[in-house]
Amino acid sequence: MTQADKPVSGPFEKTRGWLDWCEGPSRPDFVLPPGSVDSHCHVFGPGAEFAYAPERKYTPCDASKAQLFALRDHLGFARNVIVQATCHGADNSAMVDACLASGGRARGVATVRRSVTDEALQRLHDAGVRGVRFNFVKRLVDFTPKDELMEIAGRIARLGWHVVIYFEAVDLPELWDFFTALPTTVVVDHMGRPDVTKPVDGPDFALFLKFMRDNPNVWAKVSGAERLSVSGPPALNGERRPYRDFAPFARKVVETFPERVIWGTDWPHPNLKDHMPDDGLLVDILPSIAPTADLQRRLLVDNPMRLYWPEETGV
Ligand SMILES: O=C(O)c1cc(C(=O)O)oc(=O)c1
Repeated sequence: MTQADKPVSGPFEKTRGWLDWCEGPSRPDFVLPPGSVDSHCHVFGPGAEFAYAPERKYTPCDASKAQLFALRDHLGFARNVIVQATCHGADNSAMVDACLASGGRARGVATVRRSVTDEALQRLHDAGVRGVRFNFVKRLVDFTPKDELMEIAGRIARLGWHVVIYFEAVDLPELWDFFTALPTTVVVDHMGRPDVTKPVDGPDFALFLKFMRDNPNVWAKVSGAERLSVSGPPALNGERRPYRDFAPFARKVVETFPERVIWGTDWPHPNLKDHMPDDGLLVDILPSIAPTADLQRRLLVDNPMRLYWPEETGV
């Protein structure tokens, strides 16, 4: 990457201490199964073209569609699922622009308000959007009333979309009744953010496993190692077994619910505080969370294809 390509925020001033995504990631040792999907990633701006939302809680460095697609090719992924980042609020233009430019190799997950029209939903669908994201992480978004979210869920269900939820593990009991009333497939971002310093077979994680066991419409993204890991070691400096504290949690979910798990890089990794992973090394954690070729294929190919490109799988 040349100096001219370095991540900036265009007309926007980045949040103090912002960590930019890793330039020149290594090539993974782990060879992804053919047709693998990076099922959780974002685009940021570029801010000069797609302004960041006035209500945003952070201002990132730019991370364009071209940079995302270059990473996809470098790591060996075939496709992306681009999740609307909170710094763009409910203006889905940057994500939609990336989906449209992908030649059918990206699907999207949008953020919409109650005021969204049926025509706007249809345009999102035509661009490749297949889900909406409901965010309950207080540092990222302002509160949206649950009746508004339930109304949106009812409308998008008719399009065959699903709901992606992002929340902190401690909030699961309070949100349980709302989540279990959702009328669609429900996909949990970053495994519901478990505290990985606690035992994997302890009561906290047991609640998340029960949530999945009792509700067969609930899927999990076993992603977020770089943000949930406490003791690391981080995916830096050639480390081939990073985030060893996170791996048992993800592996437990993958082995227990192999037909309802997906994974993504989370590039460009918003809001990391202490390090920015080398995405090539991050991919190398996959065999520790999905130890067999069969589990790897389900996690990276079969499951995301069923959710995002069902027309290609005959489902
Ligand atoms: O934990 C986070 O800070 C975070 C933020 C966002 C976003 O701002 O959309 O997305 C994620 O997947 C994770």
